[in-house]
Amino acid sequence: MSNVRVRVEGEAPYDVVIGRHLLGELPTMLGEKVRKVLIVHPTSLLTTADTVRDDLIAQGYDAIQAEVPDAEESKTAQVAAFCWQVLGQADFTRSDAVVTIGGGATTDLGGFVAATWLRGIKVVHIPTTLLAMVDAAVGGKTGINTAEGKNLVGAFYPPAGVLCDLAALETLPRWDFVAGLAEVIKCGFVADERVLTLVEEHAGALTQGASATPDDVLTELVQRAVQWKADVVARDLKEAGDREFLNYGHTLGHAIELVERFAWRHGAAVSVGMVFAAELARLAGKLDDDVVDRHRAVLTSVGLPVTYRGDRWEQLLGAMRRDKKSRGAVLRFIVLDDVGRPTRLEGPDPTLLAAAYAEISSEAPGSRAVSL
Ligand SMILES: NC(=O)c1ccc[n+]([C@@H]2O[C@H](COP(=O)([O-])OP(=O)(O)OC[C@H]3O[C@@H](n4cnc5c(N)ncnc54)[C@H](O)[C@@H]3O)[C@@H](O)[C@H]2O)c1
Ligand SMILES: O=C(O)C(=O)C[C@@H](O)[C@H](O)[C@H](O)COP(=O)(O)O
Ligand SMILES: [Zn+2]
Repeated sequence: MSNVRVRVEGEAPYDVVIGRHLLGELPTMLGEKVRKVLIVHPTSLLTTADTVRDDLIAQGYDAIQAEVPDAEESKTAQVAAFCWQVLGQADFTRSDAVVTIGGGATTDLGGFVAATWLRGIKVVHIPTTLLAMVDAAVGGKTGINTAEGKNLVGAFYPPAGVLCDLAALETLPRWDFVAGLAEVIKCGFVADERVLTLVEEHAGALTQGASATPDDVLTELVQRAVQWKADVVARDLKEAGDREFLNYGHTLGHAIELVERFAWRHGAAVSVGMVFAAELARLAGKLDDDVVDRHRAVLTSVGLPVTYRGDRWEQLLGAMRRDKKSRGAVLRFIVLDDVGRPTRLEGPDPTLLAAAYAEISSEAPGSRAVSL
């Protein structure tokens, strides 16, 4: 299949390229002035990072690497400070750049480092998980966690380009691929029903990972999710309006991640969060039973969790109060009136919230979601 290019409009438009053998695009995205490049990557992407570094050096760049911890362990102030130290010691100036190679944790961290070094140097993302391709690397949200919650420190900082090489997904553990499907399915429920239909038709293959999934199906899913996100962030980069809809399932999802001390993958937590939001909408008289059932059916069909332990409500509620959509003491949720019709639910009655939690509570704490 030929490569696909999605343009993200805005103050500084950029391309998201989806396909294979994309390394040749990197110098164009970096631009003519860049001389030094810091490649930020976790250990699991060392071989890829070495290849990219050698390629950049062969083309005359001064390329160095910063190896960071795996997954959420990298999204800390300490790891950001380590990257700033590397940039400082290598005399990076405003005409130099960061390249991230990894999943959403790496693109969030590396994007934040680029946003803050000298108040902003260029960054190009090379996402290597499904989740990072369809969501994290696109749109310019960057950030790190604090002890109090997810992504509480960060910046809106769009990249100069994004290279989604689908070949990277062939080494991705199956459960990480499945976790990424949660954000794909989010796109289906909030904006693009064709995505839901595609997942429903190919659930068996998708559950087995990228190699088992037909190339045209994988490409269409990534392209549709990226296109939706590109359209939204082009009109609302800083989340003053419609961008909040990209946060569907995240109010409870982020709270679960915190309560689980980041042992759950983001996608798994968002999966449960979407079922919670669907139940909330149903209990508020907004959403029909069949759409709620469809949430459980499609998420379960690819192996994503739809329940969470029933004995953590107070902790979850505390974490949800720090959600960025909250305004003062008022909790705000993204819910659906129907597939493709997102809306907001502001300050729902506490009994409604508790009832929605009861609907997603599992009897046995933990359950298979933990293995994600
Ligand atoms: N900025 C945004 O808009 C946005 C959107 C969605 C999610 N996020 C963030 O993204 C993060 C989750 O991202 P994720 O699901 O990609 O997780 P992740 O970055 O933690 O990566 C998951 C695992 O896959 C490994 N890995 C990555 N690519 C690989 C490959 N090709 N082969 C083998 N192993 C590979 C990683 O080392 C890690 O162990 C969360 O922190 C979430 O908050 C941000
Ligand atoms: O891009 C956005 O906007 C999103 O909300 C996408 C989410 O999938 C993503 O997890 C994002 O990082 C959540 O942001 P936050 O503002 O809730 O921390
Ligand atoms: Zn997310």
